[in-house]
Amino acid sequence: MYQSPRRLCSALLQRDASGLRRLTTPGLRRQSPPPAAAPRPASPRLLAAASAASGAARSCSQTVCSMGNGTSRLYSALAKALNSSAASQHPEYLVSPDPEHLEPIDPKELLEECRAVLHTRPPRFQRDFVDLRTDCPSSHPPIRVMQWNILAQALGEGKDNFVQCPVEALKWEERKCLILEEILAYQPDILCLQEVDHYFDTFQPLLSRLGYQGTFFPKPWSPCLDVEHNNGPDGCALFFLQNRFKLVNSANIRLTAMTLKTNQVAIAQTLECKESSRQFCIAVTHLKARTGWERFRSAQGCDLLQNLQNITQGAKIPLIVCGDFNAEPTEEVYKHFASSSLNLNSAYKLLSADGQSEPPYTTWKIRTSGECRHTLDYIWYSKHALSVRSALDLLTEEQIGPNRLPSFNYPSDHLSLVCDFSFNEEPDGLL
Ligand SMILES: NC(=O)C1=CN([C@@H]2O[C@H](COP(=O)(O)OP(=O)(O)OC[C@H]3O[C@@H](n4cnc5c(N)ncnc54)[C@H](OP(=O)(O)O)[C@@H]3O)[C@@H](O)[C@H]2O)C=CC1
Ligand SMILES: [Mg+2]
Repeated sequence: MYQSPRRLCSALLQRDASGLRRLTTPGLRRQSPPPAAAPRPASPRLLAAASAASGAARSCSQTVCSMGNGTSRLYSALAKALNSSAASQHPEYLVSPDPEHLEPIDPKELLEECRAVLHTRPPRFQRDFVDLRTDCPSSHPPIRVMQWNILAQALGEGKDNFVQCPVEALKWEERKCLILEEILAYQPDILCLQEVDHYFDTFQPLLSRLGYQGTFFPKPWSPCLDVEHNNGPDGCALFFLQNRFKLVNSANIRLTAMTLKTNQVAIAQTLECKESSRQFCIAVTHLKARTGWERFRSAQGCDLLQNLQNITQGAKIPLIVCGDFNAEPTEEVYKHFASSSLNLNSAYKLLSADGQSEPPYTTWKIRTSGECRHTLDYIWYSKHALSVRSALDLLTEEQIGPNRLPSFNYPSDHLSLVCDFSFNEEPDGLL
């Protein structure tokens, strides 16, 4: 019987100089690299099984790659197929994993495999949970949500131009272990990911064996498809722990801007907590990137808000929206979310002294054009219906280092954001 990975580790409570209580999770920090002769498992059994389980998808993408431009055509057709309502509700039909590979995984065993693959890498960065608890205690366990743009493999290697990042740090076989290690370290109940271009061959098979139910919605014209040897389109993915939540409904949304269909997508799902029977909506999105597209992002944000109004029946159901908005807090799209009738607040503001300021950065990289340090990623939540009990601190400038991200230590140019939520005992009218 599968057990929630969270239950496998205990958390220690510490108080730092600022007076904030910090929760540290012992045993999850990779120790300094062991000597070269350190014992390693005979074979990475679980990681290898994930690849085997998605053999159909992988062999398909490999065959297609040798066809040059055909790659884009085939995956465009695939993306269109996924856009159709029947397919988008049942994307699993694209792969039929061997039932043997759906056996539950012990998260500790997978973590050990990841660490063995990463044994030459520098130690994991230490990040602490900051306790933000308000006075209202909850009898139910919190809902831990992770927001993370994990960096599409094809974009990282082929398009992003991270000029200070060594190419070896971008190798998928190791980078995927850093990503999995981050997920296993924080054990979210819900995972909201952007730039996922290894859903079918890595995340879906592995995370399903860890007890998650996943949904993937690729971008209609993913820029990954322009990269040689790509692994398919990138898109948003949403995973939730099946032992904690029941799926009530799910919508794959292609965002519009001024009535035009765009290349950006969102997934919105209504979940019911099995412990409390409370329902809430969780959404993930990745808005249009780059300067010059501010009005476009604003229009996409309005479209997403309108969709979420409908799904939450005019804010009757509490809402959590995770995303790489590609917008600083000064942008219009941010202001739309902050002032929406959905009554949303941005969770990471609560880490600031006055609770009013976003963190100084959620992404930090060096491109040919120079250094890019921005706050673009957010976790919005219904401020009357939900409370943020804790939030994972960001990496410091010193931890990030002079070459910025991604790096041998950290697999993406965006930091993961992780929050623990609980429901407030509020009447519906205050949502
Ligand atoms: N075949 C066709 O007919 C069409 C093809 N396309 C393809 O889609 C692409 C555009 O797609 P769209 O979704 O609008 O892309 P976006 O502009 O939203 O960006 C795509 C990715 O590029 C990253 N990015 C942001 N800034 C830079 C930068 N300065 N240099 C390199 N990468 C960056 C973003 O990462 P982050 O979010 O982390 O910043 C994002 O994941 C086109 O380049 C084309 O390849 C698009 C339309 C039609
Ligand atoms: Mg990116």
